[in-house]
Amino acid sequence: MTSQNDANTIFLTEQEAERIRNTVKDRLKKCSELVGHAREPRDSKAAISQATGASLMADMGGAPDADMTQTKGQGGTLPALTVGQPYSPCIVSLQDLQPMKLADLQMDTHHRGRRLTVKRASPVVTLAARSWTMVQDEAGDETERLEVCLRKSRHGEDILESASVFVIKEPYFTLTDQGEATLRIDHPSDLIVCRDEFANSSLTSANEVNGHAEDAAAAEKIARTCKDKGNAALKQRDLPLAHAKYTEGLKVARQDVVSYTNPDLARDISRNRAYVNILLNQLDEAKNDAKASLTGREDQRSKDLDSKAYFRAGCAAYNLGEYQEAKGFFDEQQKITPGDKDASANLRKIEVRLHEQEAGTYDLKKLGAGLSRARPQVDAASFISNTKVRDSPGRGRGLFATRDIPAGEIVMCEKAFCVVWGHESEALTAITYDVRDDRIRVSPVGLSTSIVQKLLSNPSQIERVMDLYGDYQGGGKNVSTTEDGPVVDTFRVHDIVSRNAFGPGSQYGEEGASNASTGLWIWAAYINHSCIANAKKDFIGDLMVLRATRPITAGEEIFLSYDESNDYDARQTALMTTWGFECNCALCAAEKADDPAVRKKRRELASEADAFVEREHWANAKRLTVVKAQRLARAMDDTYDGERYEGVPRVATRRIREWLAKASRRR
Ligand SMILES: C[S@@+](CC[C@H](N)C(=O)[O-])C[C@H]1O[C@@H](n2cnc3c(N)ncnc32)[C@H](O)[C@@H]1O
Repeated sequence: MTSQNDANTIFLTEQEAERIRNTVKDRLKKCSELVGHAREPRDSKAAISQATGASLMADMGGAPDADMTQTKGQGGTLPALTVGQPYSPCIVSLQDLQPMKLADLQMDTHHRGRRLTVKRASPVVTLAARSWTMVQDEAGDETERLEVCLRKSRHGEDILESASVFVIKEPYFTLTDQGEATLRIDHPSDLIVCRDEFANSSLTSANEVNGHAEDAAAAEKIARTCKDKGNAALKQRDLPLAHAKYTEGLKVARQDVVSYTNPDLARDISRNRAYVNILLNQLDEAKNDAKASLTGREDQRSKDLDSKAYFRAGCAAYNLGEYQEAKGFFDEQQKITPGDKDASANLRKIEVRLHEQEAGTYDLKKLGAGLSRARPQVDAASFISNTKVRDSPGRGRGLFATRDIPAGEIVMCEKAFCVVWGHESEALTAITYDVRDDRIRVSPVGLSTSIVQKLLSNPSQIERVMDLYGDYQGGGKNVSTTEDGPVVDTFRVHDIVSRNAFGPGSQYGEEGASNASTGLWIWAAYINHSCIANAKKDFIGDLMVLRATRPITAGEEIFLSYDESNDYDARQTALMTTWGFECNCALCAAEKADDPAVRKKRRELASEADAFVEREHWANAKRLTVVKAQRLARAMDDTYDGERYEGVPRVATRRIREWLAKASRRR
């Protein structure tokens, strides 16, 4: 992530850092000693009462969250999370997994090829970044702890609170940092949530339908009931329930036995589910549902229904940023219902988006004026056609100009794939200790969670995100869906966020390190770093606007400066800690060859210059003050070797030189 400014920096006390490291190392040691050992049965009563107490405490705001870490600076208290050894999510469909029981669990083991059905047996303990509860298997004779990391579901509710029956795919049984045995879910797709009302689902009876007329009528009735329940839930604004009911109804209505006699039932449910999907931001399914609901008939009622369907498909495509496709849908809508005002309004909006996308011309003032805390996102298209991705030797892939770009002109503009603003409830920063490189970092965990959820809701986007650079490449199998739904590897998302996220700055009020806004811009994520960058980014809401800071020729690589510190050592440390590389641009090469004592002297003079600039305003500077500034600038210049710094900027002198330029212009 782009570095925070000083006011936002989080400092851990040495004791805290040590405590985090030791806790994790102790846990890993215990885990390695226990691998494959049989699980020790729990005393059910005691376990449930322990969870009930902890849940009460958590609800009252006094949760004994042993994972909270005290920080100095603006961070306050933050959750501390371990980034352990990554493992892949389950990519096998539920029906191909063998059932197991709690009693079969082995310590610190991924039970590959197995599935475990459990029911919740205690209240849920909701902590900042995770939640846990006690569960029992179907017979109720064994009790175990179940913990979910990234605890919120796609619909924003706590996953464990959302139901009482769960199926765990390939259960991972391990220890908490406090050494307590637990089932642990890292990938949301490894936990199948069975809503209570569906446990004894009418689907079972529908599945048994075998083609007799009376069975067909029974199946149709079931589908109709589901549709009605979905409509009722929608009226109550219970969108997850409405979605679940429509989905259940569709499963039945799409069976031959129903669709043969009443094909419109599946169409009606699909059209309704398309609407709910748009509200839930599940745009892939919204688009498919809307298309599946089309009748293609010519009578007025059918035309009205198809007009609605085209409208929904158009909205889904528009919100996915697929403007050409959206145009196609709204054109169709206009064709069958010519007077429709929504269709023409949307077509006008799309014309603007397509122009932005093709020509890179934006009304940036207007876009900025429409922003507020309640509406932090702009309605704009991305413009990326001046650039392309290709190999950048020594740096992986990079972004290159496809034409000459004059200084000050837009290189590219990009709408964020996902942003979590500091003022939103999703914003969550955590201290993460990564066992792979022994480093402690500040991680935008809320952004990772939102990205995982967005991908689960819109699987068509999984490939684009997973193509980004991350240290962990996954298990080598790029499976993004099974029969049970989309699969997203949260460890990969975490690593991608660590190396590719940007901060759009505090556009909507005060932010500290614990609630800094962060986001992912997929195309901009291909831009490599140079301390002597040729582009600079700015944000209007979630639109990143990248401009050339000097003329860029076609074929040249675009560079941003990930860290703008003037000090070589501070810069290298930040680049290594946050992005995992050592910069060898011309500036770093020149500075690296400086004697450390010279660098130290330059650093001291730079601090002096900073203090001077803060203290003395150039507008009222007296002659003596100007002379003092000139002396300081000269002293800094003397720390540079003229030959080695030929053509290389003397970045430490920048501030004082700018001050001098302004002061002398005034005279
Ligand atoms: C935001 S991504 C940039 C795109 C990336 N190169 C790729 O192949 O997808 C950041 C990562 O690119 C690499 N990188 C960026 N600038 C670099 C540089 N100047 N030298 C070496 N590696 C660099 C580092 O691995 C860093 O973590």
